[in-house]
Amino acid sequence: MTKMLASVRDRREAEIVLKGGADIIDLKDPENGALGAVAPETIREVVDFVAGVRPVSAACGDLPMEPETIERQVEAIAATGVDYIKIGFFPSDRLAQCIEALAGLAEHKKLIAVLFADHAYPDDLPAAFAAASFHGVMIDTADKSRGRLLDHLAPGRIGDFVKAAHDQSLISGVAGSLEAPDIPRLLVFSPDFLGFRGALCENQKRNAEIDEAATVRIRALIPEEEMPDTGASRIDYKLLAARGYFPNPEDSKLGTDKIFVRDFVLPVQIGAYSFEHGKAQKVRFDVTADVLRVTPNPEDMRHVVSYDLIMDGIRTIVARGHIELAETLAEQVAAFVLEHPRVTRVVVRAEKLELGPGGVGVEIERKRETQSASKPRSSTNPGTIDAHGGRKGIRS
Ligand SMILES: O=C[C@H](O)COP(=O)(O)O
Repeated sequence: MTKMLASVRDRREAEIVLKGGADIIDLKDPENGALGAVAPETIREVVDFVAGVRPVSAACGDLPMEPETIERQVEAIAATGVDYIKIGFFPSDRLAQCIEALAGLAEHKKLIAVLFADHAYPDDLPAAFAAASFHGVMIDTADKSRGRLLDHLAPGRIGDFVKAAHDQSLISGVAGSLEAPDIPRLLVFSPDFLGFRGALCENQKRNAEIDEAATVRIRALIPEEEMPDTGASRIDYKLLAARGYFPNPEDSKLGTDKIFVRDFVLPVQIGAYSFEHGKAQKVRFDVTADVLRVTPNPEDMRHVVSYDLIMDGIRTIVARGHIELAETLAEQVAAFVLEHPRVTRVVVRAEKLELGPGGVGVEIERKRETQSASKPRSSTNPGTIDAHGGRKGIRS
C-alpha cells in the first residue's frame, strides 16, 4: 500500500497535515532548496508533538558531496529522534565515499537516499545504498522551477526506479512537484510512499502555507490502509479498483464511457525491413477504450480512468526498443490498456507515417475476456509496510 508523505516546515504545519491524514510527517524548509533542512529544535518539537502517532522524517539540506559534512549533519538530525532521515545525493565523483561514510549510522537509523530526476546517476546506486544498509531510496526533483517529476522521467522509468529499489529490499519513495492527476499514474507502480509539498500549499506554491483542504484532496486520491488502532476500514475501494485491486461488481451497472487518445504521434523503432532497423519513424496512434463508470457524478481523479493511462502505455512500450510489426505494437498497447480492470474493450490503430505518401498500419479491437476476471495488477512490491512505514519482513 502506498503511503502519503507530507513535507512541512514546523509544528503548526505538521498539525494541519496530521489532521489532513498524512502518513509520514516530513520536515523540510521549502525556502532552502530541494531538501532544505529545518533547525534541530524544530524537528524535536515536531517529534514530540507527533508523539509516535505517525513516523516523522527530516531532510538534511542540499549538502555538498563531502563525506564528513554529510555524516556530521546526519548525526545531528539523528539525535532529534526522527524515524527517517532523507539525504540528497548529487552527482559527484565522491558519491561512493559519501554512501560508505553513512554505513555505520544506517545500521541503527533509517536512512533514505534521495536522488534527483533532473540529474544523471550511475545505474548501480540502489545496490550501493542497499550494501550500505540504507532503508530506502526516493526520487525527487532538485530544481523545482523546472517542472514535475513526470516532465523529467517517463512513467516507465519511474516504474523501473521503484522496481530497482524493491529488488534491493529498499523502500521506495516518489516525489517532485506531484499534482493530483499524477497520483493514479504513479500508484500503478506501487511505490511505498508519494511525497508532496507544493500540491498541499495554497495555490500549489510550495513556499506558501500548507492548506488543509488541499491536503485532504490529495489524501483522498491515495487509498488508505485499515487503521490498526480502530479496526475501522478506511480503504477506498474506488481507487483500489482503479489500481487493479478489489473491483466492485456493482460498478458495471452504470455502463461505460469512452476515453480516447487521437493523433498521438511518436518516433518509434519499428519495421521488419532492414532499412527500418537502427532508426525511428513516426507512428500515429489512435486509441479508444470503453471504461466502466463508477459513479454518476465524477468529481475527481478517483472516479475516472485517465487518458494518461493510454499515453503512458504507448510511451512505455515504445521506449522498450525495436518492434518488428505494427500488429505486435498494437497488441501490446491493447494489452497494457486492458490491464486496467475498468477497461472492457479497446480499439488501437497504429499507423506508420513515413513509408508512403499516406499512412499504413493496423487497427485492432480487443475485449476483456470476462468482466469479472479483473485481476489485481501484479505488484513489484516484495513486502508490506508496517504502521511506522517500515517494510515488514525486510528491514523495518
Ligand atoms: O519529499 C517530498 C517533497 O517535499 C516534495 O516537494 P514538492 O511537492 O514541492 O516537490
